[in-house]
Formats: sequence, C-alpha cells, structure tokens
Amino acid sequence: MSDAPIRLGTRRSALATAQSQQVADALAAASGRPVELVLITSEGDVSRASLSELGGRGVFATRLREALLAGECDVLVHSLKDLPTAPAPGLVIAATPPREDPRDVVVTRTGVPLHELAPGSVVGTGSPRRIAQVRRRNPWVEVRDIRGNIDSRIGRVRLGELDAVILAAAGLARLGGSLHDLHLEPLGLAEWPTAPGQGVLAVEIREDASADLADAVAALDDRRARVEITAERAVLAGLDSGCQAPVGVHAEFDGHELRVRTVVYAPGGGDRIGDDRAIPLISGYAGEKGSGDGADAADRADPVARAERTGTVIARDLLDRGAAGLAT
Ligand SMILES: NCc1[nH]cc(CCC(=O)O)c1CC(=O)O
Repeated sequence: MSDAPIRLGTRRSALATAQSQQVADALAAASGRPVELVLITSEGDVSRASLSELGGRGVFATRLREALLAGECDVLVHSLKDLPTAPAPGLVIAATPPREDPRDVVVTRTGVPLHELAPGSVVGTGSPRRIAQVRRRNPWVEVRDIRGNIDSRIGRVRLGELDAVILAAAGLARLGGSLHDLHLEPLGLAEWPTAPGQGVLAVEIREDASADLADAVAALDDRRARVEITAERAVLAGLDSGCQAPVGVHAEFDGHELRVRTVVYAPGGGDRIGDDRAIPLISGYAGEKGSGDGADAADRADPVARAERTGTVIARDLLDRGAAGLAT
C-alpha cells in the first residue's frame, strides 16, 4: 500500500478550501496517508459573467473534473447542490459524508424576520428558488440579484447596502467566521425546502482508483445522507426533463421512514405545486428477512434504490399536475 500523499483537488474559495480541509482530515485518518490540497481555478471563479452565461449549473465542477480525469489530483470535494444530476463518465461519487444543517438562513443587522421586513427593503439572493420563496413570504421587499462569495454577501448587509441576504446555514457553519453583530433567522424546511443536496458534500474519485483509495473514501460515506440526497436528486432529475421552474426539495431519512417534501415554484413566486409524502424504508442489509414480495425484499436490501424510485415518482406526479406550466 502506497504512503504517497493523496492529492485533493479543490476550488480556491474560502468555503471550498474549508470544506475540502475537513474532508482531507477525515480522509487522512481513514487512509493513514497524508492528504494535500491542490488548488484549481475554474472560469466561474475568475469571470464576472453570470452563471447562466458561463453554462449554468456545473460550471465549477467541470474544470475540477477535468483535473481529476487528467490525474492532476486523486480526489475532489464538491458541494453536492452545485453538481448536475447527470453522472460524469469515468468518475464516481464514492462518499457523501454526514449532512450539515440543510436550511437556508436570513442574515440581517436588525433581527426583523423576513415576513416583517418593511416594504422596499432590499433582500439579496441570486438563486431563482430563493427569489420565488422570498416573494411568497414577503411580496413587498425588493429582491436584488447578487453574486460573489459568502463573506462579500454578508459584508453588504454589514455595510447597509442590503437589508438581508439568504444563505445556506451549512456554508456559514463551514466558514466559521464571527457573526455576533448580525441576526440569523433559520427558515423551516417544511415551509422553505432548500436545494437538492444542500448541506451535503460529495467526494469524487476516478472509477479506476486504487482499491486502497476507494476503501478509504467509502469509509467517509454516511448512509442517511446518501439515501436523502438520492431521493432529492431523483426529483430534480425527473423534473429537469420537462420543467425549468425553481424547485425546493428536502428528504429526511431516520432509518425507518423516508419523508420527502417538494415544492415547484413559478419563477416569480406567484404559484406553486407541492408534494409531501412519507414511505417506510428500512435501512436493511442483504441478509435481512423480507416480509413481503420480491420487490419489497429488494427494497429492504437497498434503500438507496428505493429512494431513487420514490424521487422519480414524485417528479412524474408533479409534472402530471402541471409543474412545467406554472404561471409567474
Ligand atoms: N451556490 C453556492 C453554494 N454551494 C454550496 C453552498 C453552501 C453549502 C452547502 O449547501 O453544502 C453555497 C452557498 C449558499 O448557497 O449560500
């Protein structure tokens, strides 16, 4: 077994390097090998163009994946919610570590909750999902499209340029800066489902990685996170085919039951279609005694496959109910 350093490729942003270092430490413990960060610059990091001009979702991941395929590094860490649902040829997401807080939070100087912000208050977010959700919660505020890293977004609230920004709790937690001068309003997932995979990291390796590396990365995988993100991403993938509308989806798996809440929003937040369901799902193992028919026994052996089918069915039901044609 090699004891050469494992090279972990990451974007340069403070959030990316913070979460990559967290995985690097866990991987060093699991493998017994040193892990070093390799900083990789993508077009999305240097360009001022909007994400949709650069090619939308996945613009950050593409350059990282080229580097992994070219052997410039051995492992990648992504924010799962920034990864397109299509699999990357030659690569595999070998671990999804335990999930951080999947909620969005409103950051303000005053502590006034989002629904009570005065008419004309300026709320910063560039995400179509968050824009629709803000409009529904408080139709009187102005939503301003902003880009930039988490620190600069928070800085604009501190400076008074913005009255509020909406951010992922997980990003704030991983950055770990002091927020004592600001107020945080966490948004409940039942009313405010977030992006598929929010709060979860994806650890990616080449399909032909050594067994040693694959085993060490697999040791970081969290079953619960894997089941949840599989359902969430199956909903997104199923909707993507027929629907460009923003979607919030949050799945929760407690080892017995999988609960999935989905809302598809009209782009301006005017209308919405929701789905909320819970299915029994035993986190079983191959040898577990099945009580039902063949399909049931297979599901018991593989909750991840069942989560995937559940997500696909939810997307189909939402499309049947008109998710693709929601009016602004
Ligand atoms: N779109 C950028 C992005 N990608 C992942 C996170 C937060 C961390 C996570 O969800 O894992 C953020 C920041 C945000 O949305 O506020």
